[in-house]
Amino acid sequence: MTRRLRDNVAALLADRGVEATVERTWARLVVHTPDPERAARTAADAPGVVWARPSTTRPADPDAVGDALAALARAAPPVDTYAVRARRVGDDDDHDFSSRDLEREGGRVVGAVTDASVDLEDPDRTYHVEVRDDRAHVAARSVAGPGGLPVGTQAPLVALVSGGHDSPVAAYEAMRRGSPIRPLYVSLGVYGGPDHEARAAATVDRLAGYAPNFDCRLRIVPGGGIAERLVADVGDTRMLSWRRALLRMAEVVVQRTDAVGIVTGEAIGQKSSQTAANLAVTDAAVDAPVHRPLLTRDKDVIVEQARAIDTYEDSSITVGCERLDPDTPATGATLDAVEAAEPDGLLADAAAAVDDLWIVDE
Ligand SMILES: Nc1ncnc2c1ncn2[C@@H]1O[C@H](COP(=O)(O)OP(=O)(O)OP(=O)(O)O)[C@@H](O)[C@H]1O
Repeated sequence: MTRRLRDNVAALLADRGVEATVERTWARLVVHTPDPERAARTAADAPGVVWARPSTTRPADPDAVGDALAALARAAPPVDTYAVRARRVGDDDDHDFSSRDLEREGGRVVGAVTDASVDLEDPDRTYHVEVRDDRAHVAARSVAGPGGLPVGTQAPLVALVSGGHDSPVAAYEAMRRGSPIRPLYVSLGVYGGPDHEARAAATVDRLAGYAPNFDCRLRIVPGGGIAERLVADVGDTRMLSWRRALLRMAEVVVQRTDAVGIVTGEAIGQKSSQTAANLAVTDAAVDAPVHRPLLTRDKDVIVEQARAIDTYEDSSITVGCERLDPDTPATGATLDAVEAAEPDGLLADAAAAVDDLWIVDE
């Protein structure tokens, strides 16, 4: 896990032009860099990182730690309250001080050079001191990372990405739990158009930026012909058949790659095609597992996360297109009813369309 995380963080730093080398220690990564602030913000974008701290490194000695804390406290904008948290790892023989000693002495030093007072419950600023063997890392702030697991520690998943607000967030969640994603967009012909495809491509670009050392190129399957047939032949169950075609295409990509399942951005009841009953009908089109990380999330929470991972703007591109959905979409369809209304051989045609898949390689 830590080896993988080190490689991912190093790739992310290199991709964003941050000069750095990444050292793997027992339970931490130490990034050596001339720009700790930028390096910390960048590293905190890597799935698997819980926090990153722009730190100064000193010898593991209370006086040296005190000097570093004083320098940080003087340089940082004033706050009313603060706390010093220290952690010491290593043999007791290595250190003749405890973490409590570092906190007490560090607190005194910060108090002496600023007007702030100690608040251990809810401080405006927390100084962190981490002593490992002969080194002490001292920081005045911590940047929260996404947590989760390093990308590449789980098997890949095919992510159906439409480019709307939901599917990029769902794909990101799969990455955040360690799965590289193989993004798949199904073009809709006259029901989509270039803007629709550009929106999907832009959001996938953002996602790729979180794991630049993995293949996250957009795969596109032409689905315009199938969409036209469904509009011509199918009434209120049309969107269910469309979803079934999408899932079947994704399943073929799963079978042809090293992926082990499908991810979608669906949430219970968010759209007529996503009622609990309708999800059962769409799932029946495939044997591959369909993962829905957003299943129980409300839209405002999803949108908030889209902003946090920077896909919101791209997902908001206006896409003028013809309507694919019927006037009165079915909300409680049965599999029998959907199959009866579906054009013969729809799923086989969907599978065959994957032969024309192309990969966007910029
Ligand atoms: N053209 C497409 N290409 C690839 N996947 C798609 C496409 N359209 C829909 N999907 C997948 O099906 C899911 C449901 O699509 P739908 O348009 O009903 O819902 P949505 O909740 O608005 O999703 P999104 O916000 O991602 O567009 C999407 O989250 C996505 O995973």
